[in-house]
Amino acid sequence: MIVSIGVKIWLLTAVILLLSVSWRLYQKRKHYRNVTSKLPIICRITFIRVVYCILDVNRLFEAVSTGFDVMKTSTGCIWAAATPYVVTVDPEVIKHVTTSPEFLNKAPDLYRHFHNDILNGLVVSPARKWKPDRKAISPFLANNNVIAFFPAFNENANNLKNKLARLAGKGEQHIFTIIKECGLQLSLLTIMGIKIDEGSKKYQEITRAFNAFGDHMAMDLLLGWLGLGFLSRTPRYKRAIKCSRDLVRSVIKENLAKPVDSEGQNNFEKNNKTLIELALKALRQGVFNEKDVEVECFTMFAASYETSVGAAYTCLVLLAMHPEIQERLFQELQSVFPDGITSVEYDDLKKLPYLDMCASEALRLIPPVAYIGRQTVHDTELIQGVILPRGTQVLLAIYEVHRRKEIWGPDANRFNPDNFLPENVAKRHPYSYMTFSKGPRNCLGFRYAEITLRMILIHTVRRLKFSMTFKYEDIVLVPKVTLGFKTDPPLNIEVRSN
Ligand code: HEM
Repeated sequence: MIVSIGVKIWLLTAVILLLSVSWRLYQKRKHYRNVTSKLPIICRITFIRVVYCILDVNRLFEAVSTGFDVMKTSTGCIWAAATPYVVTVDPEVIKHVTTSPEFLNKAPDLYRHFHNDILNGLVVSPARKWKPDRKAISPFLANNNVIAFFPAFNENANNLKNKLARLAGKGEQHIFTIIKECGLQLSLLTIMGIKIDEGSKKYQEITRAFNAFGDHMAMDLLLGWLGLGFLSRTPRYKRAIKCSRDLVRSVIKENLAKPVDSEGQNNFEKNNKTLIELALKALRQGVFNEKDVEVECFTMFAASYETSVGAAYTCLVLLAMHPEIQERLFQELQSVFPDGITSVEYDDLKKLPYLDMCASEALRLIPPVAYIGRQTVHDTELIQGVILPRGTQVLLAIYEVHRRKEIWGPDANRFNPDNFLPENVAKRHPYSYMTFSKGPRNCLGFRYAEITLRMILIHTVRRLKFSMTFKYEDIVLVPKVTLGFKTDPPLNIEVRSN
């Protein structure tokens, strides 16, 4: 009798659960009916397939790309488990989404890895908070401030070149770790204003911590789709958080203890401003609280570090795979720097159009941020006749846009810097190249990123020659925190005689 009551309770609970899930599903479908009935469904991903896609995200990219072709559309819907996402590769729709105030919020599902109490700064701030925060931080990445960082950029790129030169003649070598180490040093310097001795124990701890942090973000993002994000909070991750937090907090404390100068500010008359100085200024003005300062420092690391080091590695790999293009770039660098390089000045960058073309082309084919996600602030029209209800998540499929044949021609998948010849750029819709996004919520650090990337390419390609046996056709990309290679191909390095 007792058992049968127990069974009845279980059955009743199961039925109630089933009914409540079905009801919620029904409500969700009803809520989005206007969208899902008007836009073609380009891909359906059941819950089981979500698990499968997490293991092989390339297939998901393929499915989305094929979906656009099969449905002959450039804007459609993806059903992932019980949620519809609007997805587009139409530059005109992308322009609308990135420039309209109705889409200023970020799509929560795409940025799960930022939604914790460490990284929920500018990248994911809701529109209301985002505006004053971006204003407070933007002087850090303004043109004059970035230019003032030139000596640091030069030193960093030169240091990387020297480290790579030491691998010359040793056969194919894995260089990504070296690029990451140099990238971390630069971030620590410009964001936090600190330099840590490379050989020190502290340096090793911090490098380990930031790598663990990156791994955690990647795992959190993937597992989060299954509601299992908590599994990524491993002891290694907790140690990493403690180490990075201790560092950031000690720098904040140190800066706060410094005397405030006559204008009630701290060190702002220096040539350049680190992020932490600006964040502390915002703290004094009441725009930030202490927690905001910490969060914005971590957010800036997260936004800048993986993207920049990934971009530098991608460019070097693609140049190594295309020796004729690398040679042409070398010729350009040699003509501007005939006697080698001691230091690169801002004006030098303007003399290197082929360098710009190579960098843009590499970031077209392998954009570090493959998808951007926005969420509607109110009910709003996306395209004529399609009203998106408040809260709809819209995905801008940057990786797909960058490879559409109708935009880039039949050779869209080929590495061809000529795609960025001025006459070819002029023929395309300006929103068909979206590596740094566009509109008011674009990449705040795009100048910093573009300059640091060019610095690395100038210093390294002028002095070193890269090659590899790994073929371009064999590249498999996987979205980790940013889009990257499934296995990082090693490069062969030679030192050039002139
Ligand atoms: C090649 C390197 C980089 C790429 C490809 C890149 C790309 C992007 C993209 C696509 C966005 C928009 C994301 C979205 O709308 O969801 C973004 C946002 C952002 N990026 Fe970058 N980024 C790079 C480097 C950097 C660097 C070096 C910094 C800082 C030093 C930085 C700081 C930011 C910030 C703060 C945001 C958020 C802006 C906001 O929401 O107002 N990024 N980045």
